[in-house]
Amino acid sequence: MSPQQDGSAHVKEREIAVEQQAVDAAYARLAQMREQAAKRVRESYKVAQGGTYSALVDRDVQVMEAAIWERSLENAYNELVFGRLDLRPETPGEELETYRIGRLGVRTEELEPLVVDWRAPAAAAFYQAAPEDPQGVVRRRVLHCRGDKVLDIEDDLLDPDAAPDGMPVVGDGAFIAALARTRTGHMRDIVATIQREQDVVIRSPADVSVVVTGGPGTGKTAVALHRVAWLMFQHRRRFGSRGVLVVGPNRRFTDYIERVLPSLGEGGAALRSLGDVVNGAEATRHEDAVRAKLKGSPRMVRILRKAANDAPWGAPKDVRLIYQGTFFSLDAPQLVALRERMLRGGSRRPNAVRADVIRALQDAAWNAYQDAKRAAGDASPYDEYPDMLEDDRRTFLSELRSERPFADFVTAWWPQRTPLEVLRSLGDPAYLAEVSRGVLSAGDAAVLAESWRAVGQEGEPGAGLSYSDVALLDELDSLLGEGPRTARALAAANPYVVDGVNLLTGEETDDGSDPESGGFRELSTFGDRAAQRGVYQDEPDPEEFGHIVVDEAQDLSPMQWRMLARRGRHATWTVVADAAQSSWEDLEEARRSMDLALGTSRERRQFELTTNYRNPVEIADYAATLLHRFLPDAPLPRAVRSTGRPPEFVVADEADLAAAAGAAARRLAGEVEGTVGVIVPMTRLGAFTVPDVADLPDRVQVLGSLESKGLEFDAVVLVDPDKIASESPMGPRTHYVTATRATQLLVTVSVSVQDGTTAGG
Ligand SMILES: Nc1ncnc2c1ncn2[C@@H]1O[C@H](COP(=O)(O)OP(=O)(O)OP(=O)(O)O)[C@@H](O)[C@H]1O
Repeated sequence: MSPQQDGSAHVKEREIAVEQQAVDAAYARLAQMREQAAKRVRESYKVAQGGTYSALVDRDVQVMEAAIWERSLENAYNELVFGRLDLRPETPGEELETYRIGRLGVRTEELEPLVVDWRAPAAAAFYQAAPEDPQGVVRRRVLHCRGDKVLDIEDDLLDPDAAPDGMPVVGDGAFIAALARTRTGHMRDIVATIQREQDVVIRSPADVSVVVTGGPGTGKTAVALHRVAWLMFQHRRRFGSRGVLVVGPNRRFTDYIERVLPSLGEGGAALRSLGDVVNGAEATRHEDAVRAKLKGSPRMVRILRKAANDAPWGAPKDVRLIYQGTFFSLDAPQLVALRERMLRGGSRRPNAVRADVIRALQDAAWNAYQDAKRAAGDASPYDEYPDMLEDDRRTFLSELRSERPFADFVTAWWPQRTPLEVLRSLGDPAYLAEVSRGVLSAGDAAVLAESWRAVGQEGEPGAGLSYSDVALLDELDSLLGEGPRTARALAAANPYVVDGVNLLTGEETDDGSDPESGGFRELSTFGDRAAQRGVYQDEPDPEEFGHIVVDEAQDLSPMQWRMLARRGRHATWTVVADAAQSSWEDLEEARRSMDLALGTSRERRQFELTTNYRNPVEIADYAATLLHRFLPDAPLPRAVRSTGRPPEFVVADEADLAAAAGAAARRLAGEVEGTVGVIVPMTRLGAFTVPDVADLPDRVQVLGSLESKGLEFDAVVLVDPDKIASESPMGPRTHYVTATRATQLLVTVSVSVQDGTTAGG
């Protein structure tokens, strides 16, 4: 008997039992490994009893490594094994070689492999083998498990000629079933079903940057995250500890994808939205299209540079002083020249050179004082007694430093400024008009000033920052440079300082320490704290990363690209984008900005993903009609599932819009098991409440059109699609994005126009 597709329940049950045995053995071994790991963590704490610096560092490293290992064993617990490869034997006539593939490598105590880690080279064939290129694989089997139970299996016979007689081949579309499964509101990993074109991207060499394009639902995000897991596994030293930054468009999106990397055993990458990439800043709102375009433009650099380098608005332009009865002054042209000299070359930063500036001002004041005395005919005796010159000068300078008018002038004319202070100062319309002359029109300047005037008006100084503002703050941070760091800031950067106490020296580094404790409060280091949390998320980000992932990259403004470029000067990149989904108007400018960020020193590889795993054909076909309105020849990814349910189009009066959306959401929630997204135009978002669904807070989410980027729901209610398409120049593209969010059902609710019809969904 030759191998054959065998659908009989009996054969399938028997094969599931075989797999269950292997899975049980793997779990038994995993339990042992977890025990050993817990013991290792306990033992690591015993290192460094001596309390010397190097012993403490050793301990820190060991505790951290042991804890990370323990955590990854825990993460692997769910669906540890998901695949099997039967390979051609090396010597013809011998038995097939069999490997199980899983989330983690598991070996017996004798080091026999029970499970091969999916990222190991030996597992590559699981994803890459195809009938036209079997790579030694005779049969590939996908195990569909829940926890440690095997529920289903699906086989692919890749090399029938090499299959032994009677080899069972079972399956009835577990992959397609996996695509149709209920969405929970959090993205899941796809480790068991990564497809060949995706795997090629994931396993691209670590030294190349990859740019992945493809339509909605082609797995761009999934692929980028699996690439991170692969890089961190293959190059743990280089990328393991906070070496990778993953950036998504907004916080809703980062919340959506945050579980994928931990489920793959990698909790150590920094996951940030464009609104919180910058340490200490947090965006709370999106800009409208007009402001987003202005604030994202590279023209902003000129304005910000001028604001950073010029004296603050309203600062005195000259200063008049008196010393020992002699009046003297530093006049405006002199001060302008001094400022230019101090910042010469463009590479010197105002905060960084402030100490030099104060010295230069003192010298200038001394010279002005001398000139004033000479002008008053008060001949100095220095030609006769040159030693007096230095003495007098010293006395002059020390008294000048404590002179109130001089100190006030320095503080006003060249203050140490934070990026936020400078940004907020641009909220003064007259000042912004001044610094943006020749760059912005008066009207545009007024629009921007108004938005910055609102920053910090309610609550914290940084309250009300937009996603676009965060990139500007970062630009200002780099333009202003860093001033001398305070002891407190230095302490904050030192991992051995806990609650103001340096654990190595016992020194108290700030007044936040606990007087009761008398020195060492607790012997806990960075490693301990990271181990307790299992992740490092609360530590400040490093200044630069070894690898940066940019998701939804088509939406990045040039200013946002500059912000990321500063964090990846020596990095490799994974950039995923779909130009058709872009809300940034000037695609050519965005591409140039990306090129600048990625640099030319690394090889760059381009990939196109072509299969839509999210939408059923019914929704994909409808979305295609929207896409072809603005890009008639754009290629479309191939959808692989069908639900038999085309989108529904509902029309409602303006007054009944929310009620109609609520009714649709309620109905869809009854039809699908998972999530329902109610997507509304950004301009309606603030005031829009959906009746009828308050009792389903975990399942029904209301969100703005731009916020829906990258997300997906089992069912979607698209509210007022005409408005979504018309509320910004890139509205038709946003409309297309919103129409591609559903994995099963889509209902559009349009506003009826006067004759009772609508422009259509
Ligand atoms: N190989 C695969 N096996 C199973 N599911 C997959 C596979 N590839 C992608 N998916 C699923 O398809 C859906 C879409 O994937 P993803 O969000 O990564 O697409 P995308 O290209 O980033 O989409 P968009 O451009 O719309 O944001 C997700 O639910 C993902 O888990």
